[in-house]
Amino acid sequence: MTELLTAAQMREIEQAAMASGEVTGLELMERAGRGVVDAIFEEWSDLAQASLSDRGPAHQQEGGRVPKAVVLCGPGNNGGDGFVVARLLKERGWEVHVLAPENTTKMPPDAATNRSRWKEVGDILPLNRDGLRSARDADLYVDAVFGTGLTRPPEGELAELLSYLAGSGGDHGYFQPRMVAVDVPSGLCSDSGKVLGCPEPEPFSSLAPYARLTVTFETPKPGHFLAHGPELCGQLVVRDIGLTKWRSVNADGRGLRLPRLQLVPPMPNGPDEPHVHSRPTLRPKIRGHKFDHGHVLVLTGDRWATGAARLAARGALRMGAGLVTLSAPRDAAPEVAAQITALILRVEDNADQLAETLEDDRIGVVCLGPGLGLHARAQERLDAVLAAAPPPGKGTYLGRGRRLVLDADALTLLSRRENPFQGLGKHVVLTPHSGEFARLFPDISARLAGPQRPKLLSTKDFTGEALQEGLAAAMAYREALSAERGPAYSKVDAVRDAAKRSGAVVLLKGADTVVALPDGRAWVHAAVYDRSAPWLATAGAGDVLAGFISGVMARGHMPHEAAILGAWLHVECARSFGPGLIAEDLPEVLPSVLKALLQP
Ligand SMILES: NC(=O)C1=CN([C@@H]2O[C@H](COP(=O)(O)OP(=O)(O)OC[C@H]3O[C@@H](n4cnc5c(N)ncnc54)[C@H](OP(=O)(O)O)[C@@H]3O)[C@@H](O)[C@H]2O)[C@@H](O)CC1
Ligand SMILES: Nc1ncnc2c1ncn2[C@@H]1O[C@H](COP(=O)(O)OP(=O)(O)O)[C@@H](O)[C@H]1O
Ligand SMILES: [K+]
Repeated sequence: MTELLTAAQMREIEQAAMASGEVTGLELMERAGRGVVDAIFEEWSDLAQASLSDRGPAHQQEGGRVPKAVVLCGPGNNGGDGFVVARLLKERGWEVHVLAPENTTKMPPDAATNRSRWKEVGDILPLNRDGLRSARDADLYVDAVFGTGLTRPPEGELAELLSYLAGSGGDHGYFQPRMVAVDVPSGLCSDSGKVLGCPEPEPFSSLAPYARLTVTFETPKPGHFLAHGPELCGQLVVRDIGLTKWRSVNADGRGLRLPRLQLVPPMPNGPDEPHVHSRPTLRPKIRGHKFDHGHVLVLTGDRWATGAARLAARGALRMGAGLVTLSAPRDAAPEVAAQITALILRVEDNADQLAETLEDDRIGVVCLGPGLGLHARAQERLDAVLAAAPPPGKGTYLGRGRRLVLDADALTLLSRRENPFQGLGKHVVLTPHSGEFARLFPDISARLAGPQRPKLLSTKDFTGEALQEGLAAAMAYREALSAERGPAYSKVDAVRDAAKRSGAVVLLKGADTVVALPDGRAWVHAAVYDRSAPWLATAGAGDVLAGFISGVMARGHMPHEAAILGAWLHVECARSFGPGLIAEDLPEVLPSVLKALLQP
């Protein structure tokens, strides 16, 4: 399991560790700085070779080049880590230039101690563009300006320096220096992956990645996987700083910290663990007849609009559901029949007939939404399904209750109901993309999106009232951006709020997919770094995901487990197929992905 810790949780754990008397803040800072240096040398063996401490002066006498580092230290403990890195590199014979703020009155004590230690061996340049100009052409740049303590958008000289480093200043973006971010690239909110004060959808600069390597401590943070985080972090490395013992307790040293946020699939923490992802597990299909492996009913749309539901149905069948039936309006039935073989077709004349079909309590999972349509008949079908899905314990389907996956048009239909969430519960998985999410949860979506860029004025607006209004909107937008405060409202916060409000399991799609339960438990499934799968951005991929989740539920997994496993297998399939992927390929490649999972 890999837990993702917010800045507040990290501080709480650090406090608990220090309060125990077993470790000091200074020791933690030393471990953090050492972790960064070790990670740098593991990433770039040429730098390790060039810097062997015993080769320092002798190496120079032989005419060898001494490697050069520029370390940017901010006003807090992130800067403190930077001073440790600077000292350790200097000890290894490097030429080190440190840039740091001149005013240290508010500097936390451990950072101040490390600043003083550095001052015994080196100078400090101002933390601005002038300071950087006097320390050019380094082999390595270390960004220790802000870490988890970012509270507001950087301004003035610091903003200028950071945006220069991020590439918008010119040459950096092209020659891509070896830039190492300590904990997070400065300016990135570690809870949300947002860049504070930066207009969406642009990250800090359009020239990503900002860092080539990001070294974080103890566990990764949500912001490394959400929103712009993966674009800016480069390669992500997690270094153990010995806080495990305090990770699972509250600040008072007792009990489990809840609710938890986990990364799927987990990633290794320590440098000694093999760099493989341990895998979530799908229940094996051992014995029993087809009904023991679950019966999924997928509702198709009307004539000419059945493809999406067929994709979902095939996904569910390939996932190992014992039986998958497509329920089609009569006019759509010939089209469906012409396309399917192993799938079963049931013809419906109206919603009452669908209700009759749903009396069969062997139908454990119903999936609807892909291609369903937004007309009154579609609404009646949705109502029939919701009415025939009593919550667990009310009798149907082996006492588990019938489970539902509501996707695509079913979500838009929900949003049009007077009470959108009536009849939902933990037996329902909602799988919106961001547009559907905004329809269902407009206020939550607006909060997640942050200040909205006003529309551009056209030349006809360049007079009188329209111009005044346009300028006022632009000013208000600038002010709203600069008023942003960290930690920012994240996709995890948004999905948790949506799950709580709807009472259902919510999966919000994207390269950073988030799943949350109404009780606050949440998971981030991120197709980023070495698990990126950009080929999934193809029409119909979401329909297959709805089918995958239905198939996993049919195999007896809880709805939230099915959402997580479905999202994970979806990405595994895309990665296994690679470029050229179309939605139809996803169910077809699933058997080989599942087979590989069975191998030890
Ligand atoms: N927790 C742990 O277990 C461990 C943590 N460790 C390290 O500590 C880091 C967290 O340190 P931190 O809390 O001191 O915060 P940090 O990121 O240095 O920034 C705070 C300073 O920046 C300032 N500031 C903020 N925004 C600003 C802005 N826009 N413009 C200007 N100033 C701004 C803010 O000022 P203030 O808001 O108080 O006015 C304050 O002075 C963490 O990332 C990791 O590297 C490790 O040593 C090992 C163990
Ligand atoms: N860049 C990406 N990386 C990983 N997954 C992605 C990416 N873009 C889209 N996806 C995934 O592809 C699917 C697209 O679903 P959706 O937006 O509903 O499309 P459609 O309605 O065309 O099927 C979602 O599961 C989403 O998480
Ligand atoms: K940093």
